[in-house]
Amino acid sequence: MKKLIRSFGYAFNGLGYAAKTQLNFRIHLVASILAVSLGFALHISVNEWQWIILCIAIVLMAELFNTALEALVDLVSPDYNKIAGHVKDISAGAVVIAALFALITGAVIFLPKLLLLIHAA
Ligand SMILES: Nc1ncnc2c1ncn2[C@@H]1O[C@H](COP(=O)(O)OP(=O)(O)OP(=O)(O)O)[C@@H](O)[C@H]1O
Repeated sequence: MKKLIRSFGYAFNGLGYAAKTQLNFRIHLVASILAVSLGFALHISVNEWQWIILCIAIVLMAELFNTALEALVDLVSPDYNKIAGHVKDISAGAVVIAALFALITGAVIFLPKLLLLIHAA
């Protein structure tokens, strides 16, 4: 049990490190809070909540893996190296894919409801 609690502690250290050092991770956290607030405000369905939560999880996980890879690359290749650059670029590409997926999903869920509200006003 103690070991399990310690493992959670390490995981939260990792989350704290990403939040402290990565502006993009903080931006994604703010976007997640906005999406959840909008979800409550617009009374989205259970199915829509599942999509929103999936998007938040995918984006934050992609950002965390990207942060971990960047740190690893800096550790093993502090000097310029073409392959090190590719690793960072590919990892950043994964974050872009996740963010685009979240953006499109958010637009599909929220835009029609927001437009209805605007038309009704
Ligand atoms: N060791 C390296 N060798 C070659 N190219 C690198 C190296 N480190 C970084 N680069 C190139 O510079 C880009 C930016 O790297 P950097 O480490 O600043 O990433 P970042 O996403 O801006 O990180 P952070 O979010 O921590 O500022 C990489 O995507 C890569 O193209």
